[in-house]
Amino acid sequence: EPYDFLFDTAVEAYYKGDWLSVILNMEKALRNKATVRGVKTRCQLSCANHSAFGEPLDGVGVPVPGAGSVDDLGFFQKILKRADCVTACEAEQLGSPNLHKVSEEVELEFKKRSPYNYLQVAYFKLHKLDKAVAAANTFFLANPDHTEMRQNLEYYRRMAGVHEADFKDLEARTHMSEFLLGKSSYSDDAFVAAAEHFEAAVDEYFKADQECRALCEGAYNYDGYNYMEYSADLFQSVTDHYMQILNCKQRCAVDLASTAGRNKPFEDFLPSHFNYLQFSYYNSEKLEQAIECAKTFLLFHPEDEVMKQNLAYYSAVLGDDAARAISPRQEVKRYIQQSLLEKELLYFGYEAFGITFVDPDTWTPEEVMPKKLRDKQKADRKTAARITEEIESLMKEIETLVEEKKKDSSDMTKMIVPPEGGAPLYDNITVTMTSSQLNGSQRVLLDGVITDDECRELHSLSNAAALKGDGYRGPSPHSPSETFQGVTVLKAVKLGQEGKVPLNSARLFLDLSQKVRKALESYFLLEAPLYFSYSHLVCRSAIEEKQDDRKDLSHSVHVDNCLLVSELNECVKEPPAYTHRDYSAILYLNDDFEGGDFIFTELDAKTVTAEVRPRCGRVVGFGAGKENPHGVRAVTRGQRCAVALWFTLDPAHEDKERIQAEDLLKMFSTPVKAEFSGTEVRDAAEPQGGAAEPPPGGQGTAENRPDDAASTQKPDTHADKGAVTPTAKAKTKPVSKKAKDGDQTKAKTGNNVKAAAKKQTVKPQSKQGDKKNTKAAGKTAKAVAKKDSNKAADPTSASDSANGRDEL
Ligand SMILES: O=C(O)CCC(=O)C(=O)O
Ligand SMILES: [Fe+2]
Repeated sequence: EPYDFLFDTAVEAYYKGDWLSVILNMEKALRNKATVRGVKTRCQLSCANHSAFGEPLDGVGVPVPGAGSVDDLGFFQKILKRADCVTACEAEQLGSPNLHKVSEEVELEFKKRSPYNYLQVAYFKLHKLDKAVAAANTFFLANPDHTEMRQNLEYYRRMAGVHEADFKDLEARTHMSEFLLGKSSYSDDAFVAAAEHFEAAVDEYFKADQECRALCEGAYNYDGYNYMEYSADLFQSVTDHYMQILNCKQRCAVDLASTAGRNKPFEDFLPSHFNYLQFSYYNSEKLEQAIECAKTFLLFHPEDEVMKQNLAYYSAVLGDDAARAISPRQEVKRYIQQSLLEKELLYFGYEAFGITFVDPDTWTPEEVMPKKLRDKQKADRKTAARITEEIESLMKEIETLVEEKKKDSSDMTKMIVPPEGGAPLYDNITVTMTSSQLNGSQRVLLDGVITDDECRELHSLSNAAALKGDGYRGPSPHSPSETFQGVTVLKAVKLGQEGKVPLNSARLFLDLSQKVRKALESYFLLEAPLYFSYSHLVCRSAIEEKQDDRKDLSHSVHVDNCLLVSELNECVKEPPAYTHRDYSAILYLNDDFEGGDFIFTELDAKTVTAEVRPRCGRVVGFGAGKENPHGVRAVTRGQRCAVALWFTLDPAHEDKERIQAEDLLKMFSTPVKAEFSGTEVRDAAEPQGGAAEPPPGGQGTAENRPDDAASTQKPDTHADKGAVTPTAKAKTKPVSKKAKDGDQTKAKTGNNVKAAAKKQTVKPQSKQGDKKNTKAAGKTAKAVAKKDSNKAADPTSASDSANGRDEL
């Protein structure tokens, strides 16, 4: 059973309070996801042995396509065989190739460990306390800003029957847990145990690396690919794909060095294992191994002075001849060779085709990067430093100005009312209500913006797109009593090109949203142009059997560019809110449904100040800021469709997807109608197209999860916030304090060492006292926990928290 299906079933069960079913389905979803991954890895790996490419270069198996045509055929014959092998292998074990293909939304849910959020509540309700604690902890590690889960964990911590060992990380990866155990033994000076853990970590690292690299050979992400480049010839497109694979393989080093809850990967991760190992072995009186590991570390950093000194010391103690006979680890040598070859190819791709490559490793010898690139990077760095300086000084100036302005405006008794009332620009458009008629500011209600035919066409576009499976369709992120489907402009155009929806409808979608943009610009008398920041065509449908006793809204009250804290009558303009949004407009397409009225409220999210009944051709336009909290009443029957548009005054935040969609349309069809088409000249879309920003208010399944306060986060912007920032300098050189207090070292390592130590002046050096720091930090953490514990509450569940708070 596909895991996205199981995930949805579990979420549905969650809303019904069927906890057993939540557990059964969510556990199965996690298991099946792991199985799919396992099969894919094994298939790639077994097929690699099945037919190796060409003659290996330098003995590391890098493909060398033949130069002549017969060789080419031989090369491609192997590729075909390999493709056949992988496809057959996966099909045999997983069934049809599309069955386990899941949407990005679901992928993201698993990445954010959301299943454990649901499981936590379900386990708790069924009194499986140890499992609830483990699930809560697993979720929290990946979501350290999640307030409710933090409270839950504090609550669990003080519950009878809960043990420290229950706070597991169910998603922990062995190489990382061994590494962390190693580090903790190491800082406790338990060097024998430390060495064991670090050895296990190295073993597991290479296994995980092999897996990660094998999976890179999976599906190629064509999304966001510029169709212009698509006409590339065979070798160019093979190169593009291959470069993506190599880039992915290089990124495995970052992936493996990352762990939930740390917002930065460990620096110099793999090499550091051998740094820790050499010192642990030295302190366990295992000099051969210490030498082997020091030499292995030096493969990465041949010029590392401290390690060279340590090696000299160990060698003197053991005897130089014996030391010379010890080689560094072959496995690591091979790893470095392979990685360096990959880097060389990637840099070649960078120079020759402009395919960006950012080296994730710190140990790469300088000369691997071509000189031209090196010089360019140096120059770029200088420019960047200068720009940063300029920006900082500008920011300071702005801050001062803002402060002064604040003082001025707080003196004024009345706020300035922004101007409005310009002509909406098109003949058929009428202004039905102004800000004052809508009891607020920066609000307008327009009618006649589009015709009945146009409404019908866009309405069918949404349904056709959703039916074809490419427009997002699924449970509503806002209400369990509705389903939700959406299609963006780019999706619509792509579907148009594939012949799945009429291309004209996709064009209409683009054109009409331009019309709304211009009408708004003109009505609000804006001096600067509005840029699209995000657009989508959205339908909300009532689920007939889920309408009894319904009290929720279809879309709870929120503000489009800040986080509404209705309890405080405040709106916080900070990420994860889409703070760059300046204006919003909803273009309605129909009225044959029940409920679904749009409401404006006060900042308390309760007091309704104006209400709008959707109907074809009607637009509600408003400033996206705190003056305009709004929501949508429950849709209790039928389907409500609208085009939701968000605009920004900042060109830097212009929607890249729309530009791409417009370019595509221009390329693939006859010229676009003149009056309100996007005729502005723009730069061509970038090849990889900056990722589109996710829909506002966390569309997609992202919001379906239980404790929802943080779920509107954009993963990228928010990930860094509030998490414990590891200090960049914390990189511990495992040459140690032990050795610094030389006498202790001698005592520990025995007579042999003592004697030799006399000969050798420089002794292994010292890691800095990171143990002390840890202890101090531990103390503060405990103190805080105690203080907080007075007011901890019951573990929050979906309904508990949803009732108590508004959607942020
Ligand atoms: O559909 C509507 O009427 C409003 C939707 C909305 O406010 C939003 O998606 O942010
Ligand atoms: Fe909104």
